[in-house]
Amino acid sequence: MSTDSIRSTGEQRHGSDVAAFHVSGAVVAYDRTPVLHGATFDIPAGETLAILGPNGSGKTTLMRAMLGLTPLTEGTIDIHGVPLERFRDWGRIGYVPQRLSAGGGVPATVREIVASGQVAHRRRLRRASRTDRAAIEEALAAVGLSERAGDSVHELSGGQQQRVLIARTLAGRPDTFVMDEPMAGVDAESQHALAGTVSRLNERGATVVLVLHELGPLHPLIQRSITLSGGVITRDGPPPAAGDECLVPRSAAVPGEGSGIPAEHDHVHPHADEPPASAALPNIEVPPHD
Ligand SMILES: Nc1ncnc2c1ncn2[C@@H]1O[C@H](COP(=O)(O)OP(=O)(O)OP(=O)(O)O)[C@@H](O)[C@H]1O
Repeated sequence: MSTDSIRSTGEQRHGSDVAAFHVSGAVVAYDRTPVLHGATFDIPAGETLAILGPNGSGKTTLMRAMLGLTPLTEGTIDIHGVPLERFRDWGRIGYVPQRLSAGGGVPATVREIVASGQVAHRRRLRRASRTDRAAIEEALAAVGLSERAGDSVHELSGGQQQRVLIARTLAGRPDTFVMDEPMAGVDAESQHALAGTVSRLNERGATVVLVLHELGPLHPLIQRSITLSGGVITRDGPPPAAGDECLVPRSAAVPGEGSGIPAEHDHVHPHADEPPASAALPNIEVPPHD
């Protein structure tokens, strides 16, 4: 698999002190009811991080807030050192939504959907350049769908459609990826294809933020995880053991164990002892098979 289509600035970013995301006191409320209660953390450029937590814990809300898709009630977010309100370099950010919405009822081919990932940074009415076309083919190859490029997306399985969404994002050549549950409802072959893609992105220095219910084949690639419970960050550190992704008690955190990340990086937030009632039991979703 190739991910040559991402920008090759990873080495510079690895040396940079500017966080890909700086989140400070982020509160989000729907109808005046807070569902995210003051999240504070940095995601260094080049890190592969999972946002974990049970259903309704605020993962998607946090991710959408980080992209400016959901407004903050309080707090601030900087993207690559620029306050979100002033951030304009959206070509650097690749967002992979949970489900295929592009294409809708329109009979679009896999290649057309992937090419649509370049619309944001292509000048109006300009045809695709040779570089653009190469990036599309590389993105298709990266997710293992070159052979299906001319097929309608509606002929693909759910897992393959998820790979189309990732290829669409790759084609835009971002260096920062935010993926909303890319493994949900995805067959085993596609899960491993996605893990291979994330691994390459990681090697090339991209920042990858994944909202996940379970780590699955991504476990060895995740450098750090943030666990939410009832809108509160209850754990921030090395990824939990497989199967413990939605568990939030302090005992679930084993500083530094087997992660290659120093123990001091692992810290449980002060509210961990008193999660809201909604977080009492983990609710682990079993994704449907294709
Ligand atoms: N647009 C909305 N209006 C009102 N409440 C919302 C809205 N979106 C989410 N919520 C509520 O905010 C809380 C957090 O939801 P969110 O979708 O962020 O959680 P999640 O951890 O991503 O859940 P899941 O794993 O089920 O996708 C939930 O109580 C949810 O019902």
